[in-house]
Amino acid sequence: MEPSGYSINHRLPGPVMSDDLIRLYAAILERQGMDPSSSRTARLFAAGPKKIAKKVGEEAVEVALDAMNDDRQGVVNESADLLYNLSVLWAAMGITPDDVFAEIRRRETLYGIAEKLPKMTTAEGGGK
Ligand SMILES: N=c1c2ncn([C@@H]3O[C@H](COP(=O)(O)OP(=O)(O)OP(=O)(O)O)[C@@H](O)[C@H]3O)c2ncn1[C@@H]1O[C@H](COP(=O)(O)O)[C@@H](O)[C@H]1O
Repeated sequence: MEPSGYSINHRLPGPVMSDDLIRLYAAILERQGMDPSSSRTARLFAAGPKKIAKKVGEEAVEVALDAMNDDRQGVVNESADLLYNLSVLWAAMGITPDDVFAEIRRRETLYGIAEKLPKMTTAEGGGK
C-alpha cells in the first residue's frame, strides 16, 4: 500500500520534499568555512570528506538496522540523520541537490522510455 496517497503521478500543491532538502542544504552551505567550534556542521566540514563519508555510512547502516527490527520511527529518525549527513557530503564535494534531482529525472525519462519500448515494438512491429 502506498503511504498517504502517494502515487506515480503524485504532484503536491504546496511545498515538496525537495524544498526541505534545499533549505537544509542552504543552511549547511552557510556553515562551510565557519569556525569549527560554532556548529556541528562546521566541525564536520573541518573534519573533511572522509570523516563525512564515514558518517553517511554509519547513518545508512543505522537505517538498515532499524528497518530489520521493524522500528518504523527509528527508520524515520535515522533517515533524517542520513539525509543531513549526505547533504553535508554533497556540499563538501561541490555537489548540489539539483545535480541529484537531475539524475533522478534523467532516470525517470530513461526508464519511462524503456517501459514503453516493448509495447511500442509489439504494437508497431506486429509482435516481432
Ligand atoms: N538537520 C540537521 C541534523 N540532522 C541530524 N543532525 C545531527 O546529527 C546527529 C546524528 O548523528 P549521530 O547519531 O552520530 O549523533 P552523535 O552521536 O551526537 O554524533 P557524533 O558526536 O558522533 O558526531 C544528531 O544527533 C544531530 O545532532 C543534524 N544537525 C544539524 N541539522 C541541520 O543542519 C543545519 C546546521 O546545523 P548546525 O551545524 O547545528 O548549525 C541546521 O539547519 C540544522 O537544523
